[in-house]
Amino acid sequence: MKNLSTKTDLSTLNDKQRAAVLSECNRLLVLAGAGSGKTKTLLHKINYLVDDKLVDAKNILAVTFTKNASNEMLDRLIVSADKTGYYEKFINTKGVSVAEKNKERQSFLKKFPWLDKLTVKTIHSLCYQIIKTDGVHVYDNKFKIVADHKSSNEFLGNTAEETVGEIIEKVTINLSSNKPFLLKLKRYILDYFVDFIHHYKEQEEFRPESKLFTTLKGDKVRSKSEQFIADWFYRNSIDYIYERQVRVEGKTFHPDFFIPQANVYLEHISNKSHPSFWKEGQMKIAGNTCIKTYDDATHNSAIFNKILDRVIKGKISDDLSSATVLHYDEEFSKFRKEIRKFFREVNEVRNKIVNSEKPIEQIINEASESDFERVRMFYELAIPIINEFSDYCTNKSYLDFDGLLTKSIQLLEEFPNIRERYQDRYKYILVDEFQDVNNLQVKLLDLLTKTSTQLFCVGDDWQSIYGFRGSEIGYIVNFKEHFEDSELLTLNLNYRSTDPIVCASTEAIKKNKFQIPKEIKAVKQGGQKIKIFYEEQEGQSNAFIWEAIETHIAEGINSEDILVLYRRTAMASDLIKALKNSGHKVQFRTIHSAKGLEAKVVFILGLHSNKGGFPDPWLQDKIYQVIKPTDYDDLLEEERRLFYVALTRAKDHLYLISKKGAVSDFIRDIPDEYIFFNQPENNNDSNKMVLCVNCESKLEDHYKFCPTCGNTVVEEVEIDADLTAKQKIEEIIRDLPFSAANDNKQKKEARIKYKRAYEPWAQEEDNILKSYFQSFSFEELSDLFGRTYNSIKSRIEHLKIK
Ligand SMILES: Nc1ncnc2c1ncn2[C@@H]1O[C@H](COP(=O)(O)OP(=O)(O)OP(=O)(O)O)[C@@H](O)[C@H]1O
Repeated sequence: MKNLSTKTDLSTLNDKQRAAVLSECNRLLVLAGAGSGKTKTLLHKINYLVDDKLVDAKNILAVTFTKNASNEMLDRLIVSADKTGYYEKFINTKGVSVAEKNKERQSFLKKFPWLDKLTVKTIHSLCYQIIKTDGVHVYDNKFKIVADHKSSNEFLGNTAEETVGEIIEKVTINLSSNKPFLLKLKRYILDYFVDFIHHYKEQEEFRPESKLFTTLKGDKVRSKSEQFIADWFYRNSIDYIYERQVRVEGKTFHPDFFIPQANVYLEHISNKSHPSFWKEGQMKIAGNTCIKTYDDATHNSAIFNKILDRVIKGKISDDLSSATVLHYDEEFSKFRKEIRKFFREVNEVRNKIVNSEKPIEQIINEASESDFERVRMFYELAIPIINEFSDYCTNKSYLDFDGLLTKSIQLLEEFPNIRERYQDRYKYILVDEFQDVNNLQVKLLDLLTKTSTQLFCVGDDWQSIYGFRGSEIGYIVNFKEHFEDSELLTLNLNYRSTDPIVCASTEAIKKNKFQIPKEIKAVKQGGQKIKIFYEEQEGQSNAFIWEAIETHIAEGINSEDILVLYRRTAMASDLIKALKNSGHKVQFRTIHSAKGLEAKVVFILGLHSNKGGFPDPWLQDKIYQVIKPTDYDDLLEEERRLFYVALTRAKDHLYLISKKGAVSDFIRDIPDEYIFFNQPENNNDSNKMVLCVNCESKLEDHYKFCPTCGNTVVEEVEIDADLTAKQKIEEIIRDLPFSAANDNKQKKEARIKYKRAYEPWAQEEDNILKSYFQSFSFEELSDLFGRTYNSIKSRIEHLKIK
């Protein structure tokens, strides 16, 4: 193999990579572990096809999933073509803007005609070109792209003024001119988004005049039960007057509610109400209808709403609410956040429907048969919105991202001559990141390939992390079943990471059932084991990370080569704040957005088992399950793939941040032999400790600043691990240099100071005391805390002074 004479220099490839480049197979999956050079192999394949197989570059299509990936692919091709070395220097120059890079890229592509003829595109931009060129048969070819956000897509010059969200709202407003629709929407939003108002009753039932309860309509009522009733009227758009005065035989009284259109009164009987016989008698004399509701039922809002449905609706005409004039703007002006959340859900359902194999009729049917009113109601609202959205977009010649794919598919399916033209043009199709394909994308690839087309896919099933937005890992795992006469070639040498990182990540991902087993080996033997930090107190890990970053920078590692990764953005916010003052600009990324990146030093945050940790698979909302049911185990496997992506970004140093007593299962999956055990948190035997001189927090002995208050002056103290907290304090105090005059006073102060530091519970006790001392006597408190009267008294006095 090594002596093969090719014009393309294949000497920098390993045997497997070279075999992939030379393969003549028409359906090849190059299955690669992380860092095994799949992009490198794909690029060599392109060079080989052009230089050695003399393929016309216009017959080659390379598909990527992001604009960045296609730009990077082009850059790497230009670098290999530009023998002067200028372009490589240019793209690596710091401070060059994206616009300057784009301009230079375009000008260099023109310098190498074969590169200019090559098609390197994202799948969406390929579809864009197809519809622009031939789409006139199925759509208006002067279409505009409608995006989720105005500023974040590759078709900026041809993007509609309106966003998807704005159009959804617009069509919803149109649909709301139909009163039953608006009423249903209002009820849905109030019942399922503003629901917190109707949770179990608060303990306080009646409020003084100055603190009345505010209803959804915005008026004030005297009790929680009355608030429920007023809100029920509001949900049903029934007008009411609160406590309208009634005069019968010269006497006045105020039934709780009056419904003018039905001429009906409503009186709520609570256990604080006066006996109502007299009132009832009077109302009868006056010939008024009066509905009664009872307090017992108000403890559960769901039950109370049902009772109100029954008792009130029975007494008033059904179309009472239709007499009320309703306006979308007025109804939702107070619930903008909620209605936007609903629109996001509608959009998610819209996307899922387009990507689903299930016919829309079946989805509608299953939704209408759901056991849950919420799900039924959601689809009754969402389907008309989705249909109107689609009509609106067609009318305006808009296409969204999925629309680009569906219209291209429709075009190639309905027009065989056009399909053949594309098939004849693209004789070689190379797909990067094949693990990320979804149903529509595979359908398009199927339409573009004929038997003689060479389809060369590279991907890693272990790195499939977009299942939540429709990618189907099944296409890569079952490649052989999907593509007839296909072959599979595995690249199993990892060039990026050291041995412990490669072994640990491979062991971790092996726990997944749905995967293609692979043995990945590290080219870089030896190297540091993985370091795990177990945080004991909030903020401790920030200090640990800061310290580690400082150390690596002192060793000569560039701060840009340090990457902090996290599952969710919230996990990093404290650390970002803490590092702000450090002066080092390390990269912060969610794991999803770190795909394809690498760094010498990587920290993975949030690896704990508490709520909001990692893994944390959330079963999706029931409304999405109608389209495609999700399974907890599948979601957990996707989380594990995400963990694998995170681990494999690290070249040399990997840090996992966890919590003591709540260690992530993912950490447990890593065999001990790859973990560095001499960790600070295991240094419990250490007889050294430092105290923050500002807030008196107890810190690990290697800390140089306090993670709690940020103070940089710490005091080192020697501790004997066998002593109790109290003994330790006495020892420290004995060694402190006190002035003779104030000896006792100073000792006492010092005792208090160190007690706060060594006994974390003492701080908690202080907080409780602070909030209790106004409501309890000293005797009660000494009982409560099991402490003497005097000790409680002096502590409270001390706190008061503070
Ligand atoms: N045969 C080889 N010899 C030396 N270095 C190699 C070889 N193949 C790949 N590499 C290096 O390994 C690193 C990873 O390569 P590349 O980015 O192509 O991997 P990848 O498989 O696309 O990674 P990932 O999927 O994890 O993003 C790069 O620095 C690349 O130059």
